Amino acid sequence: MEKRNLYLNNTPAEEAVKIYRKALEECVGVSYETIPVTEALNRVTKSAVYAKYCSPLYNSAAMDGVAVKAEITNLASEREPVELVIGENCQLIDTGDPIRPPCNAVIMAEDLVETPDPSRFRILASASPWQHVRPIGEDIVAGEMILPGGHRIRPVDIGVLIAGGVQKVEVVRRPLVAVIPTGSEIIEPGREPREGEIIESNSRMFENMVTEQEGLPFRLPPVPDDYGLLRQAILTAVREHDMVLVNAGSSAGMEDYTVHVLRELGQVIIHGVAIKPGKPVILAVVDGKPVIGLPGYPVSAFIGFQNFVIPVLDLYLGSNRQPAGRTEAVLSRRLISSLKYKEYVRVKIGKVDGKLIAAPLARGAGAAMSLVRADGFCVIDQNREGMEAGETVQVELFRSLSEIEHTVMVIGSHDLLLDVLSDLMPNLHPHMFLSSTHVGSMGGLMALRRGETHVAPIHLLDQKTGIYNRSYLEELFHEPVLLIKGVKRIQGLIVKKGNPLNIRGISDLPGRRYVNRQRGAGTRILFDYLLGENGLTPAQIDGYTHEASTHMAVAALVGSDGADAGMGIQSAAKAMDLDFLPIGAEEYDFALYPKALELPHIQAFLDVLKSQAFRMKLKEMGGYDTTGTGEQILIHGL
Ligand SMILES: Nc1nc2c(c(=O)[nH]1)N[C@H]1C(S)=C(S)[C@@H](COP(=O)(O)OP(=O)(O)OC[C@H]3O[C@@H](n4cnc5c(N)ncnc54)[C@H](O)[C@@H]3O)O[C@H]1N2
Ligand code: MOO
Repeated sequence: MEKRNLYLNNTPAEEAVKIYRKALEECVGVSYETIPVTEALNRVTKSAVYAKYCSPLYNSAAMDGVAVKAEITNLASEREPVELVIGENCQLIDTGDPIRPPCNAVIMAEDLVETPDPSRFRILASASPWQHVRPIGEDIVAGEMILPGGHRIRPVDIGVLIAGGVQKVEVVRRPLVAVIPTGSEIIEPGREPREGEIIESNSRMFENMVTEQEGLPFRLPPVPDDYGLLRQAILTAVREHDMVLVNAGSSAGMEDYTVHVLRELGQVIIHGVAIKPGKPVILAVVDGKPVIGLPGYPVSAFIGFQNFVIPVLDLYLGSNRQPAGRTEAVLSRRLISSLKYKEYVRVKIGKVDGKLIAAPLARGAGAAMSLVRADGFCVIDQNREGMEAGETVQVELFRSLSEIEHTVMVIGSHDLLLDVLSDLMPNLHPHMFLSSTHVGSMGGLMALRRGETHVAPIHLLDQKTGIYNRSYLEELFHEPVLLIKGVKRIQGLIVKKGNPLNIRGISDLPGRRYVNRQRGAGTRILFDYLLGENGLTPAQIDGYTHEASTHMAVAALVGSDGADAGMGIQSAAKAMDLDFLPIGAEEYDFALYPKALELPHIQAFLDVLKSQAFRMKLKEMGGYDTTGTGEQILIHGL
């Protein structure tokens, strides 16, 4: 059964949801179950819940002391105290004890004047009726409503329900959601993956998304690309669950069977939607149950879930769950998009100069890390060809705005030490964070000038003077700007372990496969400089146009035989267990505007930079010199 599904539709997402929900109308709805109150956290009540008992159940003392009939104290004063005798006209009681007639008031122990006889006290003031008495039902009255219907049960609600004598509660039933990973190439985690194998991870994401959305997930064993096995797995899953998610095999591959199986077993309502990533989604109904095919790429899978699984879960759960937070932000870069799709671009958000800035991240559907790193989605509507830099955009948030507002934005050249800083920030300064985006040194300085970043890490060699960074700031900025000294780091050639091609330096590169850094990266500028020094031109370097955007990406390419050599830092070579030929030390510093120093999170950043913990960690990683780290040089100062 090897045929390709070349005819995917392109239905707009909202329309697809509407059509699908309509198709499910007859067979899917909210249902209820009765569960113990003690297990009801976060569940939603079906209808109002009423108290069975009053609380307090009886008139009770609110204070420790004695219970009296208030009227007998009426004449008490400092000059003519009234005498109380335990067991005669008063009774010793503790907080919470019942107050029985004829008593109707409590006098606090502190207001009793002791006498030589321990059973006798004097009081110097009268007590008013019902003072320090909690009347029956003060808190909860039997028959009173404790919670309305459609209410999400919180810890405090559980306490009050129990106090009011309620032990069971009727709540919305959680749908049972089967998750079936598919694909002959996928392996379970725990085994070393070989070429052609992919660690099964999407079902783990789905399981937890289902839980987060209040469904009950059941992850089923992965099914290889086999029509019969897939058919059987879907049939069984449909029988035993309310809803089934089939992952991967949703698009046009020869082994993408899902849509064929679903056509045989039921009805495919939609195949192909106008969103990106996520277009090959399948929305089907089998035996009155929703079966949704989600694409294999992790980002497509995530977006498919958000757009199509959540609206179906809403049919089972009622749609009273928390909507995602939203904010407006200013787009840092121009984004081009196709009129064919509504596109979900992952963005990092930072608050710079009082403005929220959204910086787009990698857009590939396989780039799961872009989801991890993102603070939210910026959605480009289908009817737009893109959005301009500086335009105000809507962002669906993954992270709280307060966290975003306490985050140091770092845009510029990449170094592994940024991960160290980001790891240390919240440890040394609780609730302060650092987030970095890597666009090369020049890209960082441009972002700083445009007010999109607090800090720009740079390592730019002045080829005339051999001095790092200063002259670039002097030329590019006309207002005062600070250069905070970072580290001296060893740059060199990263080559395979044992250096099998016996590369000794730049002059050995012709004839070898090189991997370069992106334009504007300090490492690339250094490489160009070194090429000149060695009498070489870019045309002589095979792979000069093969670009990677971080030191680790260069090391990963060399490690996987995608290249023979690349320039980078020693720590990247060490992290990937590769050999390293040192070429020289360069200065990796941080540029920022002096006014940023007023921000508490920038102060925290400077503190972390000078911390012992930071120095120790760099020493462990190797290839860094931290003499002078944290020193400030003001450029264009008065
Ligand atoms: N000729 C065409 N090719 C593709 C099209 C198309 O329209 N025409 N669509 C592309 C788009 S867009 C997407 S999205 C993907 C969707 O692919 P499938 O849903 O068919 O999934 P696979 O091809 O089986 O896998 C894609 C990718 O994801 C990995 N994967 C799969 N399952 C898992 C899992 N459980 N955990 C982690 N990773 C998983 C899989 O190994 C592949 O790398 O198709 C494009 N192709
Ligand atoms: O729709 Mo696919 O999810 O663009 O990559």
